[in-house]
Amino acid sequence: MTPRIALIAHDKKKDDMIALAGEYADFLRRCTLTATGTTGGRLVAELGLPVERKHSGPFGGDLQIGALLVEGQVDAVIFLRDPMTPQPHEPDINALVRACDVHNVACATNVATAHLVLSQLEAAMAAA
Ligand SMILES: O=C(CO)COP(=O)(O)O
Repeated sequence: MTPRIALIAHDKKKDDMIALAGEYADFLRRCTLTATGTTGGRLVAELGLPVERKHSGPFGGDLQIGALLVEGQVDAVIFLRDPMTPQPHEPDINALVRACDVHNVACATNVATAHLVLSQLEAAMAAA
């Protein structure tokens, strides 16, 4: 089955997301990708990844991805959060991470964990 992956990064983590996605670009190109608005815009513009873009996070994008996840349409979330900057939509962020826990969906909130999740999904695809 094609992995369905959500990619989200706060502003100060967007360069990390681009670097991470660049490393896995060949794999991610074969996945079904969704992203919040600005993150998705950069993934499309800088890496040419096929991303379905939702609204920007502060305008409900995290909630849109959370709703998809609740409907069983997301297999893993890469959510590079900025732990040092207050976000106006903190409740939305918490709701998305909580939805991952409620529905037992893998949720990587830092680059180290994201590598583990993506490399595992890539290996599983190669073995299939
Ligand atoms: O705010 C975000 C996640 O909480 C990310 O939204 P953008 O990708 O639109 O910047």
